[in-house]
Amino acid sequence: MITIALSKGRIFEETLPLLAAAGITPAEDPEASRKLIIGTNRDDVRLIIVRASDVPTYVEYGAADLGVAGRDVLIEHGGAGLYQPLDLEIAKCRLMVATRNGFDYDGAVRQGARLKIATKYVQQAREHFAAKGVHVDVIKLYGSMELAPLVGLADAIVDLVSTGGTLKANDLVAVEHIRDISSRLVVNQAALKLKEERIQPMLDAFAGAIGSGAIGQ
Ligand SMILES: Nc1ncnc2c1ncn2[C@@H]1O[C@H](COP(=O)(O)OP(=O)(O)OP(=O)(O)O)[C@@H](O)[C@H]1O
Ligand SMILES: O=P(O)(O)OC[C@H]1O[C@H](OP(=O)(O)OP(=O)(O)O)[C@H](O)[C@@H]1O
Repeated sequence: MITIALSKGRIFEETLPLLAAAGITPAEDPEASRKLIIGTNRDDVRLIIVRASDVPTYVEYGAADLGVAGRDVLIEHGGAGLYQPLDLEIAKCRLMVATRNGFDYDGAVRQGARLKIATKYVQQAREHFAAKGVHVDVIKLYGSMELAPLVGLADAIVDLVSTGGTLKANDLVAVEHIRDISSRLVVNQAALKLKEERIQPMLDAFAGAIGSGAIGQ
């Protein structure tokens, strides 16, 4: 059995064309089902539905052979034991620093102020501000980061931005770009060795689909 770990929502949706290129069709829609193990048209392939940030853990420990995870998630996880052969060019967005509209971020940085930063991406926030020589207190959140500057929890957030619609709706502005994000295929290294005959053709099919334009944003 080959087990592929995916998260519900955009990763699942945007991985469907890749799976199709490898001849794999899920038997059910995870949005419509409460099942966490989903069969496919292939007896030897199944999908497991996990939180986006848990995908690297399932693959690292070999509970899944393959997975799809955002670069944001992979950097926070550390990527230990994971082979990352393909940038799938899906779920594209940017990791950014954002503040309330009108907050003088550049001034605060110039004056050497100690900034409170709310984020789910603690590791990347620490690295970003350390590299700039800015002192920060990082406050860990699990979602809705955009709220933090509005209620005085933080001076700035580090969060993902795609259309910019969420920032705009909350009167926030992006003030710094940290990195571009897309999702990658992650593979358990031991599984690749043991099941190479079945996994390698999947990697080849996925790789072919990326270049073909079969996969949208
Ligand atoms: N607005 C967006 N546009 C495009 N890609 C995004 C966007 N937001 C997140 N992503 C990417 O998609 C991945 C999955 O996002 P998703 O919203 O499904 O999970 P999550 O809510 O961030 O994770 P978790 O459930 O573990 O808290 C993220 O890790 C990121 O790489
Ligand atoms: O720039 P935009 O196009 O508005 O996208 C940005 C939003 O997308 C992500 O949230 P998501 O939609 O994944 O919600 P979640 O964090 O609650 O899963 C991210 O955390 C931002 O809030």
